[in-house]
Amino acid sequence: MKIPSEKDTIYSIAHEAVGAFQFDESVVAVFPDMIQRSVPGYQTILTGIGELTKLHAQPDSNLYDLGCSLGAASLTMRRALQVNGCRIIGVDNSEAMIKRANEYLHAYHSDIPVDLFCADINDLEILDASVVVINFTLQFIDPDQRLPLLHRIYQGLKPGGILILSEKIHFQDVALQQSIEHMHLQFKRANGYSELEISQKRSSLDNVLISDTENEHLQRLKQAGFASAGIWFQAYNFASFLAIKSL
Ligand SMILES: Nc1ncnc2c1ncn2[C@@H]1O[C@H](C[S@+](CC[C@H]([NH3+])C(=O)[O-])CC(=O)[O-])[C@@H](O)[C@H]1O
Ligand SMILES: O=C(O)C(=O)Cc1ccccc1
Repeated sequence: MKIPSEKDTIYSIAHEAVGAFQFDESVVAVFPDMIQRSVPGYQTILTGIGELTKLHAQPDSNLYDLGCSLGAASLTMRRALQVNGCRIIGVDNSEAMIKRANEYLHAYHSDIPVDLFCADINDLEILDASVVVINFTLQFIDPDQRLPLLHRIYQGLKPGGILILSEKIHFQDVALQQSIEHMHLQFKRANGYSELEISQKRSSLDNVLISDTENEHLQRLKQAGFASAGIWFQAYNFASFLAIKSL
């Protein structure tokens, strides 16, 4: 099932002062369109989440979707699951997102239980997990809370369990950063965003979306306990990491 969406026109009108980006009702209505037109490789990453779920989900375990928004990754995992006794747990701290996600997830019958909670993922207990997805959400978490959160994910995973972490990244090298950021901007232009929309959204994400480099992510994953960690997908400045807890 495809999650329906209105067209994202949130930043199409000039504002004197652009407020900080929020996952409120207005964003919820346009979110699938917004993420599709803003994040190169988003759909391919969802397909990969399905494949990795088929490969790594363990019987009688929990699958987590942290910062689930409208539940796209939860839906993908539910479709991909081939083992018995699993439960999917989606968490987001936006009430508007969780309300809408519940409508989509429960529109079709499935024998696989999916429970969605409105909560801060920093307060979440992670238990008996075989697959944990955090798709474009760590970048919105207070940088000081990132390692503690990854630690808790590692502790909550079963041996052989996996973490799929997708993020917007930046590059230490200025020339590389400029070229790759240019390609992302061209992607947004090609998807119909105007210069005004692009610049107003960029202002709204200032100090809200705080990206790390590939190295910072890999170091942190190691520090959290993961012996195996690497990028399995990258499109411009958007990357998805796979980290595996040893058996
Ligand atoms: N502390 C927090 N606790 C819980 N949720 C949070 C927190 N901070 C932010 N969020 C939530 O994280 C989500 C990030 S969007 C994820 C896309 C989705 N994963 C997808 O695969 O479609 C990514 C993006 O918009 O770039 C939003 O729904 C926030 O409410
Ligand atoms: O739009 C952007 O420029 C982004 O960096 C990605 C994004 C997508 C959806 C919500 C917030 C950020």
